[in-house]
Amino acid sequence: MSLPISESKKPDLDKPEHIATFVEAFYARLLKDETLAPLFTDVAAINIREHFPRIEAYWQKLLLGDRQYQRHTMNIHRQLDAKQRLTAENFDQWLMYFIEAADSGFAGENTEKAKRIATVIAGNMRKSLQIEKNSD
Ligand code: HEM
Repeated sequence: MSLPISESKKPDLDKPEHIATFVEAFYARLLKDETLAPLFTDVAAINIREHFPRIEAYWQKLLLGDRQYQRHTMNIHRQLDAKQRLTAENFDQWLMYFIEAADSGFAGENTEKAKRIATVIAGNMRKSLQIEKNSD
């Protein structure tokens, strides 16, 4: 079955440039959220100019097979959770913005793969941090 025209015109997450545009759209949503934004800006106090290339490299690894990203993402979130306990709601919101940012600008095989991977990793991360449903 063919995709509707508007969907078929959207780019897929199949090139570093498209992944970069996606990361910007995703973080525009995250950083507008009253609950999630302070985790980035105050709790982790990240420098966004250093952070973006890392997030891009991460998704380039998962979607394009690029090997540049070699950091331990789980440990980084473990440290974050130790500073401020992450909640089930944080994960639900994070994933909702990811899926919204993906669907609003992108379509295709890699876009579907990105959403599947994000869902699985968010679930695993949550389990590993022992965050129960409705814990907040
Ligand atoms: C409740 C959900 C989440 C929140 C609030 C969150 C928040 C954050 C924050 C604040 C950082 C910066 C940490 C630091 O540099 O000290 C970060 C880094 C990162 N996050 Fe998340 N995150 C969440 C879930 C996820 C998930 C599910 C994934 C993967 C699918 C992910 C992928 C990453 C990556 C790749 C980095 C960069 C790590 C690096 O510096 O190499 N995050 N996250």
